[in-house]
Amino acid sequence: MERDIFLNLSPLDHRYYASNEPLFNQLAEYFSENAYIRYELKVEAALVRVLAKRGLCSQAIAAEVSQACNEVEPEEVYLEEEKTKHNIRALVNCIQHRVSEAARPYVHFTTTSVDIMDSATALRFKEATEKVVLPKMLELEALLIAIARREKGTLQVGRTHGQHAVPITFGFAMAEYVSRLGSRIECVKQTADNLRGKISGAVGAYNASSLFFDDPMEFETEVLWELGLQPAIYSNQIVEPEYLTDYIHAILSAFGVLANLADDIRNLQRTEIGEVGEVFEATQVGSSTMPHKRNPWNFEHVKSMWKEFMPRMVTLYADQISEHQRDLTNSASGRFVPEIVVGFVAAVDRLTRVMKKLVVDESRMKRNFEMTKEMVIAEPLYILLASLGHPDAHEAVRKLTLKSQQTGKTLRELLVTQEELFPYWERLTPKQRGVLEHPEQYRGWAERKTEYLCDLWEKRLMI
Ligand SMILES: O=C(O)C[C@H](Nc1ncnc2c1ncn2[C@@H]1O[C@H](COP(=O)(O)O)[C@@H](O)[C@H]1O)C(=O)O
Repeated sequence: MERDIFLNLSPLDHRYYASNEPLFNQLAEYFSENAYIRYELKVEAALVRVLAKRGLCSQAIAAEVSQACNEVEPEEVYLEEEKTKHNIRALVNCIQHRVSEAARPYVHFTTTSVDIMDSATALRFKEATEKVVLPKMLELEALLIAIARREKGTLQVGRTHGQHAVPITFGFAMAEYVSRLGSRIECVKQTADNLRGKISGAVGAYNASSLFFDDPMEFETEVLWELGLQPAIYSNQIVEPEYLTDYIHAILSAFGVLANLADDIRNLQRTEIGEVGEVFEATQVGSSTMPHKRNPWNFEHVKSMWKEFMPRMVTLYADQISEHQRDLTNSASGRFVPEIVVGFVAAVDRLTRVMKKLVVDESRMKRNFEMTKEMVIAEPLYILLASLGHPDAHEAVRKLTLKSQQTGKTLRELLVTQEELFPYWERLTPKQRGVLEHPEQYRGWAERKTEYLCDLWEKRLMI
């Protein structure tokens, strides 16, 4: 008898699944409920292999149990759990049903359920990170580096509080995200590498395994080594939860960087700004009622996904608490944690796809820059006047900006007609005057810092 386990409840397994089926299929190899059972079976197999190495059972028994672990299907376990009402006992029963009487005692020998579950959890997150999460993050990082380099000299007005500040380049604006995403890639890698397992028994004191081994901690290390894992420094019935808390924090803080980038790009697509655009396909519709609309919906989607998954960090913090040597109040909540990583990878994938097709309107950037009529030289002008000894340069320039607004004349035009200020103008070096005459040159080290950041992250991440 088969159960219908596909209820189509989550947009992740239908709507967003459809956005990139191969990627979601790949993620399911680590994060589906079936995958969890397959990972648990891997841990059970590693356990019996080490029991044989240690001479507790024969190699033939280890081979028999390992073979059974390869063959058990998740569906069998679900059906068995309907009887046992205990998920790991169901798994153990399914393995035992497939082996000889002589082999049965060595299935799950000396371990508690969570030895198997927490080790499987560490393994699935670690492998998924190595095989999918990091490659996807690195693909986006490489794309951002390429955009930053390509646009390193594209003039853009810097904006603070939504108001024109001083010039930068669009490449420099993108380099911010090269750096922030780069640091999150490192953090995801470090925290994934540090996910750990346990084979320390029901309360973590090796009560059962120490009946058979003089060095139960070494036994634990050997079993986990078979899986490429390290033991938790401390465990009771469960692995110290902080390893996973740190990993999910790394994922969600990276998600925050994506959301910030998506938000910036979305804002630059406002009708009044119009500096970048999401490519629209010939058949694509912007709005169901306003045919002219070309909405930045993919960027809005990324922010929306972040809003859904970011607060789930709170669940991880709540899951830090388990009574005495453990309770089960982190069990059901912990089963949803993989969704966070799936949602994150889906957002990385979408952002990569739309950023690849980002259209940059250089002339619109220049026009927007010119809107404030060279007002951006107010800062260098006041600093240069101050450097030449003007006693109240900030106030003098502030008044000049008011006059500029009233008369429509540029600051530079006004400056040379001011008796009080003209002598300072004459003392400026050609380079300093050049910046005041060509405000677009007042972009400091925007280009060089862009190059510096791209080089730095390329080298650190070996892209
Ligand atoms: O090795 C052991 O089993 C030790 C035992 N603790 C348990 N350890 C692991 N799983 C246990 C435990 N207790 C229950 N269950 C089973 O957990 C499942 C909980 O289901 P859900 O809430 O959906 O996550 C659900 O299948 C439960 O049956 C103890 O008494 O300390």
